[in-house]
Amino acid sequence: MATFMFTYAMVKQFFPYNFQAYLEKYFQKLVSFVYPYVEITFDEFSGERMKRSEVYDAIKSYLSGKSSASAKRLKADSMNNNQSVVLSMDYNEEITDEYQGAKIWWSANRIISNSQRIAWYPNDDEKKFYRLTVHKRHRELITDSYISHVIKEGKEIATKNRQRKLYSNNPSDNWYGYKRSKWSNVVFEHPASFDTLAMDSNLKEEIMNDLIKFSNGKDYYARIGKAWKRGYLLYGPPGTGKSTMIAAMANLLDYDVYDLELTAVKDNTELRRLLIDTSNKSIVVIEDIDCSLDLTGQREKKKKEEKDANDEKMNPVEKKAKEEEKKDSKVTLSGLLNCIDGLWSACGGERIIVFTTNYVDKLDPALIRRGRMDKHIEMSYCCFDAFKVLAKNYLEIDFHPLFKEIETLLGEIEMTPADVAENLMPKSDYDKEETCFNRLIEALKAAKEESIKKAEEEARAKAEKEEKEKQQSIKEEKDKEQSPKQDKDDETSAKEVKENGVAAKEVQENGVIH
Ligand SMILES: Nc1ncnc2c1ncn2[C@@H]1O[C@H](COP(=O)(O)OP(=O)(O)OP(=O)(O)O)[C@@H](O)[C@H]1O
Ligand SMILES: [Mg+2]
Repeated sequence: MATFMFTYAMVKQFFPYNFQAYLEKYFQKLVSFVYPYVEITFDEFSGERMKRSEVYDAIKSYLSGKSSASAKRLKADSMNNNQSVVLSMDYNEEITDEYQGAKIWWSANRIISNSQRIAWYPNDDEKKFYRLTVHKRHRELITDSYISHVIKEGKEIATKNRQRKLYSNNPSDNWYGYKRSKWSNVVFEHPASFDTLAMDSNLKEEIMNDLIKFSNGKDYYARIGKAWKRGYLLYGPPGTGKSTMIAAMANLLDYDVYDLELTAVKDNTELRRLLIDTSNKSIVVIEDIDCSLDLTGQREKKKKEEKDANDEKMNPVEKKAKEEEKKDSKVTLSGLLNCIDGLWSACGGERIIVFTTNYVDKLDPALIRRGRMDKHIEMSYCCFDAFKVLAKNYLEIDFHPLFKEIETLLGEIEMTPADVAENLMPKSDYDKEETCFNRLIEALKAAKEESIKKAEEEARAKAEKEEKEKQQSIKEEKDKEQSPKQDKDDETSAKEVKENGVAAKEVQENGVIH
């Protein structure tokens, strides 16, 4: 061994580089001749660390079942709201598996790069991977069927243990280092469903069918050559159930929810990275898109800027302020659009993108054109249909004699489902249905009175404004009428002055008065 080590060191020291490469190649061949095993590694990240490998996760799930029985050192992750734990093997632990008579060794590994720095936190350059080792005579069996068997079973186990999550994006300072993750998550437990969602029943049916068709449409989307994505735009006044609808969608399809806070995203590259890091079967939500960023006005701003640059030379202070402003608006409209339906959109399928807004007119038409936001859903004020759903939810009642009055009032006055729900909710154990309905009727009547008052005030203000405008125009007319006469008078007097002036001159020159 000592001789070997010595020779190896000498070779490394003195032999030319090319020769070393040859030597290494033949050495590997020699080893493979003696060492009859094949090794396959599965890394945690694929694609230049951009995306977590699904195969790695599937293997992890597959091995968790096996390792809890045979491995000696295990890691525990909590599940179901800390009610139970899932065990997986710890690093540098090895377990065996059997498949059609072949023995397979699995090991969990971690390589930490040995850079010479002193850090408080564990190194963020660590690389995790699973390694499969098998005798080379089973090579075909492993590559042909075992790996796909592991992935399939792993995915099934993962689906069984799966808890739906609600993710929110981290600022990019947290993407590296000890707390490394782009998204933080909590278990998603919103109880909303389409049954409890108060809205027009036909529209509700339509949306549900649309969602189910989308989730079953993998082959269809592949055939028509479109990324397996669908965009929904939910718009309407505050409190009409836009966020509730998103929760109902996630519960219907059994999808995760990614709540993307655009203001925390620095630039387009970060946005792209975040979206690539979302999992399949997920809903990406951007709430209040009109407030998130100045996406709406950016095009207009650009135009204005160009004009500014052409028209006048800006002073340096102004220029600097403008540059600062530009730096501030980091995610651009085109960046967002590119992620939604540009080339990057095809990374990963089965995603739903939902935008919500209170003011649909404020949005740039490019952002919400069909193909990007395929379905526009207006969440409107509470109609009678919606009220019936709320009465069923809150008071478990299908019919009441007061319904007629409420129906008439709802036809006359606009009230959001949130307000209706608040009035319907019993405030104490002694509150009966009748009390709640009466409270709602009172509220509706009060709202009606208020709106009448408001309408009257508006009419009065309008009339006043019109009267003012009328007076103004009459005054202007009068001024105009007067002004030609005035002009004439002015002209005549000017002429007289001129003539007199000439006469005075002549007197001066000739000393004669005619
Ligand atoms: N259509 C609805 N069906 C059932 N409940 C509703 C509906 N609309 C509103 N609510 C109730 O009102 C509350 C507020 O609704 P939600 O947060 O969904 O409104 P929103 O449209 O997202 O408002 P915002 O525009 O301010 O975000 C919810 O907690 C829910 O209980
Ligand atoms: Mg909302």
